[in-house]
Amino acid sequence: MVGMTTTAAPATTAPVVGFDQVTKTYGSVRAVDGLSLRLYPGETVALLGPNGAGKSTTLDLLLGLKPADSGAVSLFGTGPREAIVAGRVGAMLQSGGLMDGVTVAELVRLACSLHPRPYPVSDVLARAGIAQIADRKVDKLSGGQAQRVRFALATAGDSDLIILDEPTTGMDVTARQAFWATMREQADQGRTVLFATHYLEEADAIADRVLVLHRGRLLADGTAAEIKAKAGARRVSFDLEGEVDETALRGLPFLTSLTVSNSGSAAGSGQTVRIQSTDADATVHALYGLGVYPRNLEVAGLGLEQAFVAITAAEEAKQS
Ligand SMILES: Nc1ncnc2c1ncn2[C@@H]1O[C@H](COP(=O)(O)OP(=O)(O)OP(=O)(O)O)[C@@H](O)[C@H]1O
Repeated sequence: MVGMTTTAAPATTAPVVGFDQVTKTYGSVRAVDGLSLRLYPGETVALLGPNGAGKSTTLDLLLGLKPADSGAVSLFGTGPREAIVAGRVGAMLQSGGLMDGVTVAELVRLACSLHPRPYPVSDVLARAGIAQIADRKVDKLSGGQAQRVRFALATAGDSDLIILDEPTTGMDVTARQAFWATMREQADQGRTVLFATHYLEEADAIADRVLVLHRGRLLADGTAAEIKAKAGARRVSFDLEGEVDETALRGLPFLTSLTVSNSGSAAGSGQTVRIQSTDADATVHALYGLGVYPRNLEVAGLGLEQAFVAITAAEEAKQS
């Protein structure tokens, strides 16, 4: 694990969320497996993991929607139920939650009336970008509009912790940008935002802390930069003219992946080679040893998506 001490608030700050050795099983599946973690005020935390990694189960445990088999879950030093009744948590889950037959405004009004510290209904509608569809029945909404309504329900009042499960799925680009701008405001005001996502570019851009779950366990915990560094590989790309000897390239030392594609150059015969290497210096040195002349050579760190794939693939390989 990386970065446990770099992103967390000082040890004197009381955690917003505490998981201590939490396990949840479904039959033989360990959806959450001895998970321990702390989240602190003002953190924006992305929860990443492949399908079935345990992200939704973790959020359900956090919200008290499912009981843990063992271990302890705490919110603001109390149990999830007490924290939710006190209005300290706003949540936007993947599906469900929209009552058929009522209008958007009616549903938002209901959510506001249930919150101990509600915002004005008109503000909630405007912030979620749904004022113009306020009179529409919620069962007549598009997928993206329904997501905006869920977002409105999660921000109906002044909560200290906002939990979002794949919040931008189905939203168009404009809605996504507006959504994250609002979430940034919420975090800047000291709220903790925890979101599960499959959009790694969102995690990279938004989160100041990234958790990588795999088979119910925490594989990595740190800033996006730390996660990228943890993957321990770099990207090398270059163009080659003429026929490319892929077998020779595959023999390069420290190579973890290789793709060759047409470079689309006007000359027509060029190929672009993209490599991942755990020792880029040694790989490039050996590349020149092959007697080729690479053009446009670039060496860069991994993106968060590539780092995520590398970390989870390495774990899969270890376990198989
Ligand atoms: N109600 C349930 N009954 C049985 N198994 C379940 C149940 N809910 C989840 N699981 C299993 O627990 C594991 C974790 O599921 P979970 O939904 O938490 O993962 P996830 O990381 O949110 O996945 P995804 O990215 O696909 O949404 C999976 O193997 C899943 O099949």
